[in-house]
Amino acid sequence: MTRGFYIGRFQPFHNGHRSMVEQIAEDVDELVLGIGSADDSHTVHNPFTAGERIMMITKSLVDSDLVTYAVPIEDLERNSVWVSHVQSMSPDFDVAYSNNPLVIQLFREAGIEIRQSPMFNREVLEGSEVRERMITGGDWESLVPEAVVQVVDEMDGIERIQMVSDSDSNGD
Ligand SMILES: Nc1ncnc2c1ncn2[C@@H]1O[C@H](COP(=O)(O)OP(=O)(O)OP(=O)(O)O)[C@@H](O)[C@H]1O
Ligand SMILES: NC(=O)c1ccc[n+]([C@@H]2O[C@H](COP(=O)(O)O)[C@@H](O)[C@H]2O)c1
Repeated sequence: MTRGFYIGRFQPFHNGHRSMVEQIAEDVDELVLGIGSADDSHTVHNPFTAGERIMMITKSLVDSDLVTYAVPIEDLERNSVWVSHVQSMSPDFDVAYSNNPLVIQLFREAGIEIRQSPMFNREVLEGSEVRERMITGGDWESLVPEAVVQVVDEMDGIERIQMVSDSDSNGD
C-alpha cells in the first residue's frame, strides 16, 4: 500500500489540481492533500479558509477511487523545520508531490522522495487566474470542478473576494 502527500494552497482547488490528483492516483492507493497556508484567509492571495478548501477538495474528489484525506498545514516562520511540521500533522506518507521549487528542495533535503507532475493547461489553470476572473466577473466556473462552484456559491465567495480586493486597492 502506497500513500502520497500533495501539498498546495488550493485557492481555490481548480482543474489543474484535479488533473494532478488523477495523475498521482496512477502511483498510489491513498493520498493526503495538505492544505498549505491553512492559517491564512480573507486576502486576495488566500481568500478561502482551510475549512472551505477542505469542502472544495472533499466534494470534488467524492467520485474518485482514491482514498483521500485533507489536512490543514499552517505556515511556519522557519523553513528548516517545515517538513517535520508537515509530518507531525499528516498521516504517514511514502512519497510527496509538488511542482513548487522550495517545497521540492525542503523535502529532498529531508530525505523524502518528491515527484513532480507536468503542468496541465497552465495558461489558464492557475489559482491567480481563477481569482482574477472571480474579482473581475470573468468565467472562472469553467476552470474549476462543479463542486467548487457550489461551495463558492454557498459561502458567497465571490462577494468576499471582491470585497477584500476593494479593501486592498483602497489601501485598507
Ligand atoms: N495547471 C496545473 N498543472 C499541474 N500542477 C499544477 C497546476 N496548477 C498548480 N499546480 C501545482 O499544484 C500545487 C499547488 O498549487 P497552488 O495551490 O499554488 O496553485 P497555483 O495554481 O499554482 O496557484 P496560485 O496562482 O494561487 O499560486 C503546486 O505544486 C503547483 O505547481
Ligand atoms: N516555512 C513554511 O511555512 C513553508 C515552507 C514551504 C512551503 N510552505 C507552504 O506550502 C504550501 C505550498 O503550496 P503551493 O505550492 O501552492 O505554494 C504553501 O502554503 C506554502 O506557504 C510553507
